[in-house]
Amino acid sequence: MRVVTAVQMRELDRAAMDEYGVPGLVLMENAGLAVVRVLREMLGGFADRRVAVFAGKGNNGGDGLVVARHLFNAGAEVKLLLLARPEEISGDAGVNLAIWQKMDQPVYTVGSGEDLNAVRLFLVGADAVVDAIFGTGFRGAAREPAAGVIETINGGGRPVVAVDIPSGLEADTGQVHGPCVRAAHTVTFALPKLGLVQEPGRSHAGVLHVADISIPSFLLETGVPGRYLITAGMVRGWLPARPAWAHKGDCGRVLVVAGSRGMAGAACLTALGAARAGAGLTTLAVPAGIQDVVAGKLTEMLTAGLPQTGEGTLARDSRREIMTRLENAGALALGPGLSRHLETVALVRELLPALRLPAVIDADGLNALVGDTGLLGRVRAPLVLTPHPGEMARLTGRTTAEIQAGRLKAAEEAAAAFGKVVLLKGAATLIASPGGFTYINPTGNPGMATGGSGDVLTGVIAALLAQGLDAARAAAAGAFLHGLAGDLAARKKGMYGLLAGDIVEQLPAAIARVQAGQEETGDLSAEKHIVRDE
Ligand SMILES: NC(=O)C1=CN([C@@H]2O[C@H](COP(=O)(O)OP(=O)(O)OC[C@H]3O[C@@H](n4cnc5c(N)ncnc54)[C@H](O)[C@@H]3O)[C@@H](O)[C@H]2O)[C@@H](O)CC1
Ligand SMILES: [K+]
Repeated sequence: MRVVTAVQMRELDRAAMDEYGVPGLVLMENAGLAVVRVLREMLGGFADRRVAVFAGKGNNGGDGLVVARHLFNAGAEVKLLLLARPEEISGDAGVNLAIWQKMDQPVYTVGSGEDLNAVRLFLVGADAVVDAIFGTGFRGAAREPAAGVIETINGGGRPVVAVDIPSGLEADTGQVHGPCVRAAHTVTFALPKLGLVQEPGRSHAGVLHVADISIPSFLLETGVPGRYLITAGMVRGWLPARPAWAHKGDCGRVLVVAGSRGMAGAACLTALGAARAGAGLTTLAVPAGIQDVVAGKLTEMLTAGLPQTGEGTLARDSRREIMTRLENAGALALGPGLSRHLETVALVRELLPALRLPAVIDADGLNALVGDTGLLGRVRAPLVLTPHPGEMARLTGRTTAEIQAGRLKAAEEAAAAFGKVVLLKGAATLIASPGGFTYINPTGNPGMATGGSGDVLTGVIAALLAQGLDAARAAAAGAFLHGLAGDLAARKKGMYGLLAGDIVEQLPAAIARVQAGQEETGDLSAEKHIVRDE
């Protein structure tokens, strides 16, 4: 599903109106009706229900006026609070305000901090609150009186349905610079806005509904370079069909090069991730000193012991054997647990330009590139780089805080600069490709922030590369399935005690759910973010 900026959304609205003659009032009416549908489901009907509608002076407020009218007609007791003087409301919103006034319905206005007591009283008796204060036209931090009203709404504890985006949220980044409505549901129009699928905006939005407002569907069409929310349907379409006569060699061969003395676990988790994500054959190559350890833990895969340094890390002269083994592989996973030993770093730097097959580079594989990312320009093979924010900061010479404040920009710039697919880990993992496609992952939970979780992901992506997915899709599908497996694991065990091995265990179930069409967006429960078309 495509995800847009406020400017892109405005352009779609404009095209619908100017090029196809869909009147703005029709768009606004449809927007309001979509919100009413969600409210009806939430409240189980409107008779004897009290709803407080907060409307700002722009078109978002206009949507709120449509909601107020339909709620009134359906029998609800509606209180309308305007955060502007009535004469300031113009255009389509003004038309809807005039209808409301001609229906002889009262309009309360909030002009100063003193009115907040009245707002509090409104909230006490309300079964639901409609937030139509700011939409995509909002910038920066809310000024008074809106700021106080938003804080009062949040303090009121009533369930809020936000119109288009929670008021106070920056539509393009998901950042919050002042008070911001915490919604139970957000009904967004035509397409999700970027801020709704990235943190902290995602948490403020609650359950996300994407509603059709009659913009011609081909204007929203997918397939062009841009930003996409990964859905189960997309992943299903990318996964290769496995013929009945499949032989293990047909399903992808992965070579995992990982581990060092004391870090055998990272190597094992990577190999298990690959095997559980459907690689037909997985070989785990580690420093010779830990081969017995990993072989003892893994019964279904081959292991290889490579020349090692005195410290038990991969030695530079293991390169020849790795290259020979790669001749029989479809993809390489390189990095987890390798250590930052200088000789091992030199090995990674020599290996990359020699690669002729797709590879995932993670953890110490990435650390080996710090200070020499120019090397990536000499790598002809398709690569997926999978940094967490700290690794991304080291690779790009910035701070972790800078990366986190502008994750999308950081991932897209890195993909363009390196000419490789970059997967930036964290809540709402981002996958940016040099070709201009960016994918945003909706699956996963905070319980997955546990040691070894990233190693599993590396293995999953390698397995998908070996099964023929291109680098960007392998990374996107890998992130989705890994997150879904983590959600399934959290459902069974809770988030606190979740281990990376629990994610591995749930990978087959996650893949099966996606293939069976059971998961439309990867969400398992209504407590979490759900996207569904109305
Ligand atoms: N034809 C269209 O463009 C449609 C627009 N729709 C709705 O219209 C919304 C966009 O409407 P608008 O562009 O009128 O803008 P908004 O209604 O989002 O709000 C803009 C208003 O907020 C004020 N504002 C911005 N930042 C502020 C701040 N930090 N503190 C205080 N005030 C601030 C602006 O001065 C302006 O008056 C969408 O989110 C959607 O809900 C829908 O009705 C569908 C059709
Ligand atoms: K809003």
